Amino acid sequence: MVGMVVTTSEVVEARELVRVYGEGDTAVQALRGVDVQIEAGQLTAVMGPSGSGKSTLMHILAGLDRPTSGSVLIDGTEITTLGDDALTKLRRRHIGFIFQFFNLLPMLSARDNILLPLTIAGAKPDQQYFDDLVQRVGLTDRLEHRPAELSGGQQQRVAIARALVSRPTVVFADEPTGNLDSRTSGEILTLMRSSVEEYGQTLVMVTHDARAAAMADRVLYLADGEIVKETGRSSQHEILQIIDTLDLQ
Ligand SMILES: Nc1ncnc2c1ncn2[C@@H]1O[C@H](COP(=O)(O)OP(=O)(O)OP(=O)(O)O)[C@@H](O)[C@H]1O
Repeated sequence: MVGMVVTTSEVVEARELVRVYGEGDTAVQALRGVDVQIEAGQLTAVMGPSGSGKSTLMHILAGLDRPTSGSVLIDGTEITTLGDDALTKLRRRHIGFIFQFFNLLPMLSARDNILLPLTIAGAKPDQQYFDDLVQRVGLTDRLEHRPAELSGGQQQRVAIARALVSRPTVVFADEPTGNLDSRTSGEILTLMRSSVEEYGQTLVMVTHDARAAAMADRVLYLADGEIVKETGRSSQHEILQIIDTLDLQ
């Protein structure tokens, strides 16, 4: 934050996002003019039926894909017009990403996977924070294991620690529990919520899981490339009703 004047608590702001895949008769409008503002220190869940544009939105907000038109500001910087190098640098500093299929490097230990964002950036870990983080995600005695020697839940814990290790401005998670059983999903969701509570982490998560939505501060509902509804801290009951009406399951 040194040298920066922060005038708003919005760390991500997207305006009029349009994403068209393909051309001509086969073109698909995955996003049709989406406006989103993400507040610092909040857990925002993004829900919606299959094909509604959730992954497309996450990838564009995280700078992993570019919109056909529209703008994305991360911590006040417009990222859609940045060149590849500048975008990569900004992503390293400001963005963490958690994938459904973990995306760990198989030849690296859990420790080296977690430290990878810092290693690439040539930065040193804050040892105290690293130790605390590893303890929170329950990996203290698994650090020297490779991904193949870890359970799915443990692998996702490594991925969460990797996303948090550089203390990014915002972490995006694309169905982080989509490949885990119900009990492990619950543990992972609790962990993600605690990163918001304990570290003030800003987190945006695509999910089909009503439990995830119930622990979010805010839920955005996408349908056919548009945000059709937004709720605040709702009860589980209300969320389940909304899921029913959107025919999600
Ligand atoms: N690379 C691509 N090329 C062409 N069309 C694509 C591509 N990626 C996504 N789409 C289309 O864009 C639309 C939105 O896809 P997206 O993956 O963002 O939806 P989603 O809500 O994340 O779906 P799911 O819940 O099934 O993961 C869909 O109609 C999809 O078929």
